[in-house]
Amino acid sequence: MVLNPVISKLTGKLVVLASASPRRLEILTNVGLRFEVVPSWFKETLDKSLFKAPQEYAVETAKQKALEVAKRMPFKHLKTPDIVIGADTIVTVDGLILEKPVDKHDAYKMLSRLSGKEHSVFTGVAIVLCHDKENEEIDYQMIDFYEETKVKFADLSEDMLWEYINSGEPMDKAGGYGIQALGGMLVEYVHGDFLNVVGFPLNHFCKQLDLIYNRTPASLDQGSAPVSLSHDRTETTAPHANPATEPSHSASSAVKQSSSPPSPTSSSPAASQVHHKQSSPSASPVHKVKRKVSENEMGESSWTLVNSLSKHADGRQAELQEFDDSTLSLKTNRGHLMELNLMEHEDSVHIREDLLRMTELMDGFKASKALFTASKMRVFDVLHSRPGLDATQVAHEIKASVKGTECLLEACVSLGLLESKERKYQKPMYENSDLARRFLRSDAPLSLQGYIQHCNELVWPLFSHLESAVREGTNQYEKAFGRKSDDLFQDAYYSRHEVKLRFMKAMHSMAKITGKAVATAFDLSSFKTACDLGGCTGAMAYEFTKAHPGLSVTVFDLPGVVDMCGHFRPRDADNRVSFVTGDFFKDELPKADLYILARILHDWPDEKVHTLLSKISDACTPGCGLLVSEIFLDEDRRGPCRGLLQALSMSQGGAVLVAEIMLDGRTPYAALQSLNMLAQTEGMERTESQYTNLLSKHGFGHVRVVHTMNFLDALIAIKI
Ligand SMILES: C[S@@+](CC[C@H](N)C(=O)[O-])C[C@H]1O[C@@H](n2cnc3c(N)ncnc32)[C@H](O)[C@@H]1O
Repeated sequence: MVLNPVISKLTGKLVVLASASPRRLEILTNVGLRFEVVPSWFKETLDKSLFKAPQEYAVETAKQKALEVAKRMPFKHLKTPDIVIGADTIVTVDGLILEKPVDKHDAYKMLSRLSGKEHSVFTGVAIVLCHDKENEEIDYQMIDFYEETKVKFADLSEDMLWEYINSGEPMDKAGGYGIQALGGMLVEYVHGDFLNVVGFPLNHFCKQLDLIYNRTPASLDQGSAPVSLSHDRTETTAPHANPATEPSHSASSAVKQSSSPPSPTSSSPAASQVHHKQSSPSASPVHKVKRKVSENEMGESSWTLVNSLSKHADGRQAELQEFDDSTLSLKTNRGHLMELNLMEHEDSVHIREDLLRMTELMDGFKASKALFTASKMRVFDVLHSRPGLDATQVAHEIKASVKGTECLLEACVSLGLLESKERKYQKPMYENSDLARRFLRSDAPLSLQGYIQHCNELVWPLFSHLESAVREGTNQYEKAFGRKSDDLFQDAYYSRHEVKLRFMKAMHSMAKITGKAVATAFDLSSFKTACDLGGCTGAMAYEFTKAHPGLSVTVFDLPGVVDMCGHFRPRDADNRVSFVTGDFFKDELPKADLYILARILHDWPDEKVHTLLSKISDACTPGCGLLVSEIFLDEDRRGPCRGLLQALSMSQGGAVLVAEIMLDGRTPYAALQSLNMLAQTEGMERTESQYTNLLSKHGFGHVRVVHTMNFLDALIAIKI
């Protein structure tokens, strides 16, 4: 199977995905398929007990979803699709079918059933091919198949289960978990197609397309007998099948006589061929169009335009008459004929895209500030405890004006932080989006609240003096806060109690997100004692002891910080973590086999880094380790750039999610972080080789680097 030709066979066809699942949408978009999404109205209420095997239930549900859309579109959308794709994913364990949990309790029951066991994930897929017939009837041909993947869950503790359930992720997912995000952390192994577990068996789908389009062109001709392919070879031949039109692939060529029960919308066993008489007087404009060009010959945006004009035909704005690769003819709703020059159209679309990018850059600060403000005013916490409030109610809760609250809530909706539900004659209701549930509630396990407030209260004022920072090459404390800061931590971060607490919360939230990835980056079994220099609240140290049962960690930090670390002690805190106060530039360092420097070196210019490294080197005997965790700039210093493939191959649950956001091409994140260090600390981000050079000057070698696919990377070096 050659992938591209398979997908490109669908070029120029109206392909419809009868599913609202964002995961299916992403999988199919990623392989370059162009399609419309028309979610099915089919209610998933088939009686499971009537099916001999769970996969038959998934396949039948997929078929009904796809057929419902295929039959609805000619009436409601005034166009007949060429292909409709339906899919249904279920999880089965102990003979039970698990679909989407209805509430947290249901999610708990499902996940505890899966804990420590292997289960099967089935996705049933239906491909409906629609053919207009001369007498305005439509033929529907049904191809269906399913894919099974085995997944084994680790033993899940109660804490882990509830932490996961409270993340909000299980609610819209079959079996109550999403393997592509946090749920990946629950999984011990996957046997079979990973994407099948995500929601769509892409490989099997492409093979079916290959069978349909590359091997049996006759089966697509109008009027040919319907074909139904099955995963299961044991099924028998339907009486209406025409073996001459079947694909040659024997494993898939058994024509299926549906063993599933008839459902209200099913015409099974003849479900695979449905004649539909169009009652609408006007046929879809897409069928009037003379398709003179293929999509490949036409610019992408022109193609989108053609599609959207077809789509809006029911709005009666304009009717597409004809197009070729340079001109498109339209008839407006008043009967006027119009011609559009597609080259000019392409140019104006490119200019618009560039302008959009520029607007994003120019307005980026407004988006950040809207996030900071909503977070500071506790909008996400309020909507977490009382989802579905309208703007007046939120205004009351956050003690703000209704007018201002309305603006803020709508801005958050446009940024994807909130969702709004329109209601007739009433104000819209608001609730947190998945993103807000995961990262913006203050009690979420991966809450970024602390870091967001740090950005708002400290980084924001400093950045308003960026020009001075660039001109002078110095931090901007005095200008932003009216105080000089000779010792940044003592004079700036820790000058006042609430400022210190805010800084510690920021470090804590980041360390909680990055800690596991850093702690598990290397095999540390040869080290028994570690010292986390500048270890702050101990969040990173707790991750190290969790990951390495034989390791004890001493957190070494300034006295004012250690005094307050009790606030951040986790409920299940490990007594292998202890705290020692001191100044790492002046005082003797605690003895250890391994020293950890997480986000420490970037705070300082080279001369201070040398002072600190030389103290560590003095404390180390040969064989001691030094683990540095920072964002490593690419060697060309444009930002960390790692392939998405690498990220996916790691498939370490939540890490993959972050990796996708950060690593899709070059991100400006690290370079911006360097500006941040300039305005805040006069430190800087460095490349791997810069760190390696600094370390080698103090007797550390045998360097190994791991890009963790999280915010921080890790490097370990050994004292020679
Ligand atoms: C950027 S924070 C990093 C915190 C932690 N390692 C992490 O990754 O979340 C820097 C830490 O270094 C500590 N620190 C700064 N100067 C120090 C010094 N002279 N001696 C000991 N700790 C210091 C700060 O108190 C703070 O906790």
